[in-house]
Amino acid sequence: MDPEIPKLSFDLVIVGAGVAGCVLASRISHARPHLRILLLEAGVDKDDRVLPTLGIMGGFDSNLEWNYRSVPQARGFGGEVVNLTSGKIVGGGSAVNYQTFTRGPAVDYDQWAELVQDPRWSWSSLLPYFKKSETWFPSADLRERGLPTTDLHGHDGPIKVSHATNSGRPRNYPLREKSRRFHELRGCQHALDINGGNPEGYAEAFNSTYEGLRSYAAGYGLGENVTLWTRSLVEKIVVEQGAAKGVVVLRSVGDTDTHERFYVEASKEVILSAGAQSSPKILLLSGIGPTAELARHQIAPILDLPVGRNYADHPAIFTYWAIDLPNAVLGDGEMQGPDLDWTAGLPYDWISFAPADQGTRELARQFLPADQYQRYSAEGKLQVEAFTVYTSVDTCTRTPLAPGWPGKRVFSIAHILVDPVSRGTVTLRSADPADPPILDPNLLASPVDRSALYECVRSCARAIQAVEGLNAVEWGVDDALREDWSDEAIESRARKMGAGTVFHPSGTCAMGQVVDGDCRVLGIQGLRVVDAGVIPIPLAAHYQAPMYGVAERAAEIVLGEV
Ligand SMILES: Cc1cc2nc3c(=O)[nH]c(=O)nc-3n(C[C@H](O)[C@H](O)[C@H](O)COP(=O)(O)OP(=O)(O)OC[C@H]3O[C@@H](n4cnc5c(N)ncnc54)[C@H](O)[C@@H]3O)c2cc1C
Repeated sequence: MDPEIPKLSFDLVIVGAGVAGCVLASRISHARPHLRILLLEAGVDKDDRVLPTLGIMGGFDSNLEWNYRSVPQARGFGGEVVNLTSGKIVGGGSAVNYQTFTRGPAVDYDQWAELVQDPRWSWSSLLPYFKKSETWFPSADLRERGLPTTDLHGHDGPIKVSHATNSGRPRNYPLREKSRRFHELRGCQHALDINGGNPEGYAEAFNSTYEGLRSYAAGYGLGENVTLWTRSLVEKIVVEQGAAKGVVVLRSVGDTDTHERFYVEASKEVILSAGAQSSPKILLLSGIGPTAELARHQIAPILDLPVGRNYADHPAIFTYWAIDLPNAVLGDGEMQGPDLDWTAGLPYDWISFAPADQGTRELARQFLPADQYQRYSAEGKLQVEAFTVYTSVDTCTRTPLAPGWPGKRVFSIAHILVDPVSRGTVTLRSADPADPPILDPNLLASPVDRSALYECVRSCARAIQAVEGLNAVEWGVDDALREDWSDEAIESRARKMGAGTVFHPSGTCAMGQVVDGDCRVLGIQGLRVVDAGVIPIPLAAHYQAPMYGVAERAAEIVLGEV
């Protein structure tokens, strides 16, 4: 280490105060008050804009985000780049996300556990940790049924999880019954509780919000033994003789643009929780990763591991629908009233998950290796998700919003591929830590993925137009396209209307490949990764709920050793 750089010493250094970083720092600091813990976050500590439920939502190039873009994506994206933003503030993604809260199917976790030969990552092993993170406000429907699934939920955790019919504010949206009918016409059955391990069907969505306020990872209280440094960018990990010794961090001086570089020693360990895009970048900058990649940037190699490979994200396409019903969508009527509060949560109520259609399953049989096909077609696996949002949202922002958006009497349908088989890469642009990584999620590269997502779009279009009394007409496309739901026409919509991902990067430091079942980087002592990068196979979920559970589990593993 450069002897000129000031040196500090802590027991534990946690890099990134996002979902996983906040959970780890909170649980470990309270259980081990004698440990000196440094929590390092590149973004700011607080920003009042994130506090109200709809106060800020990522994807729109705010200063609370890593406003990353992909390399040009082929197929549905016509060679264009897509928005791959993530949170840059204490709370990470949970401070800027849309607050959908889904755990995903039990079978996904069971396959994860089987893949890494470690039962601690199975559904039944993780369930207590999912519960530990949440305080649940059950939906009106589940209360009327006598709370049959209450044992599957947490009742005193830091994250408040509610539904449109019980979020502390009246949210009886006018299109509720028509939206329910839409899911039924898609062939979805009503599911009792989509966070109970079998989310197939439609049910009232879960959200990390209550009384109009975002409930997010910053709500995990830190012990007094935690020192939090914000506006502090970790550049690399210092590894000597096969063990992580500490990190190099560039810290802003006060509120100025001046920076000071520190070397922070970690006497016990370094935990990387910088997220699935940044943790692989830091490992690569530290000499841990594919040898050829390191050589390209003249980085001295320490260990050859497939860091940055196996990059997955959930591709999404949005369609937009115009209706004549007054006061039915956000922006059309009063924002708040006795029966309705558009500001109390993302304006939607139902959400559905389904397996891919039969044609896609047949393609999967032809294209996927036998073991992958077996996983894809296993009982309970779900490939697609859909929901209506009672406003026109374009989270992908590759194109400027058309005049009049967010709009009068226009609502959106989100179609999401939650079990993609395509994988991409996170690589370095240069050896300069200030440069963003090169992100290539390789979206929809596989014909299996295109088939699953496009068929979901088609079935949703058929269903929404069949809802009695809705008279939904596709909005924002010309007449020629309106009747055309071929693959090419869907790709044309995606290019024109906005498509991308729903910001769920994973797999870039995959368990079984880069880290072991204890989240320890293979072959390096005193170094772990705990963030969405360790998820080895995509989960049919939005990733905050899984990450709260995974980080709770990891905190207990770390506590067994420190
Ligand atoms: C716009 C948007 C919408 C989303 N919507 C939803 C949703 O509705 N529901 C849902 O479940 N999930 C959603 N997600 C995804 C979810 O928020 C993430 O999956 C989750 O936050 C991942 O947790 P994590 O701990 O892996 O990383 P993060 O929460 O991203 O935390 C990583 C932290 O590390 C910090 N960091 C990065 N690099 C460095 C560095 N070099 N030095 C120091 N600090 C660093 C970052 O600033 C960040 O605070 C959304 C995400 C975004 C961005």
